[in-house]
Amino acid sequence: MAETNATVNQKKIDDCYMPLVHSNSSSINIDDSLSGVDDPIPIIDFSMLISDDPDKQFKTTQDLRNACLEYGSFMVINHELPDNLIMRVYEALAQFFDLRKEEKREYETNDPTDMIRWGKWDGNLLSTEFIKMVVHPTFHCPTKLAGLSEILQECIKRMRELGVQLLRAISKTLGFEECYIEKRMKLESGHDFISANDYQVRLNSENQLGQPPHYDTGLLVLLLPGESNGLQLEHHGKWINVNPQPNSIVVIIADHIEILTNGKYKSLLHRVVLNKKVRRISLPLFLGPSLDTTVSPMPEFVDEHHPPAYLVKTYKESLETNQYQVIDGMSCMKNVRL
Ligand SMILES: O=C(O)CCC(=O)C(=O)O
Ligand SMILES: [Fe+2]
Repeated sequence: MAETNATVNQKKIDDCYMPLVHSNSSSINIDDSLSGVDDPIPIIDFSMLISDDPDKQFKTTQDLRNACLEYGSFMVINHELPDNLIMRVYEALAQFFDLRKEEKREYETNDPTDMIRWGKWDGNLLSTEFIKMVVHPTFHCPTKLAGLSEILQECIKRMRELGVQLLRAISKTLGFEECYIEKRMKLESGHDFISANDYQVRLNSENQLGQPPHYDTGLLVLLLPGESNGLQLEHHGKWINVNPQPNSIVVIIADHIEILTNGKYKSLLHRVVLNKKVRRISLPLFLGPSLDTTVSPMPEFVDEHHPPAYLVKTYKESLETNQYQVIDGMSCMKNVRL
């Protein structure tokens, strides 16, 4: 039964594995060379963003605004998550992925609403293993491995705090008071999930993708990117390699910020290329509104020259349109853009 589900899902992925057209940019063909360009992405020094020195804070808020407008992504340094916490998270996740397949199969499911979901794609086109868990408002985690739950919970709590602070700063970059987005999106009961990914080294030279080009659901994604590169972001029709600084956190603007800002800050197309030398483990946290929150363009971004460009849906409805972010190279945006 489980095998059948995996085969069906693999076929689904293979079927939709085709060039995507970025609505905001040029067409991107995934058959292009997988080697991206090494342009650096913006770096945001978190300690400056929350500095008591108004000049430093102002300057970093401006940098943040430019990063959201120009890249839809930035790398956060000096972010207050202890290095050894991050290291222990990577170790604990590696231990989980190293469990025997039969042990992980307990979490294999075809129901996208399940709170914990494990899966492995090992096809011609895609090679990755993942474990997804809903982590807020209620924290869910496999109990198979002693210690995994505690360490993840601690890390996610801190990542979430960082994410909320970044959303406050983003609120300011849009000209709002800092809690505007937080209150409007009811973040206190926000629906957050994580999706840890294990990308094994792929030795043959074909189809070295760990994840097809896709957009992420939610407001912001905070990513522990692992210690080697592999993540690529679309920028002006080119793929740029993210070369993470040690223990930095990569932030990606996701679909629901695009909807809220009526397209001013755009959701970012990204993909993962497998590293040929080292195994890579990554941990994205998808910060979202509460499930019952209605997400639509904020009135401040709508006028006669900028009519609403998105359908009005609750967060739950938009997750349902994309089967709760099944990795299929799509996003809820295709169903939401008018
Ligand atoms: O592994 C990465 O670097 C990115 C993962 C990702 O984009 C996702 O899980 O949506
Ligand atoms: Fe993603």
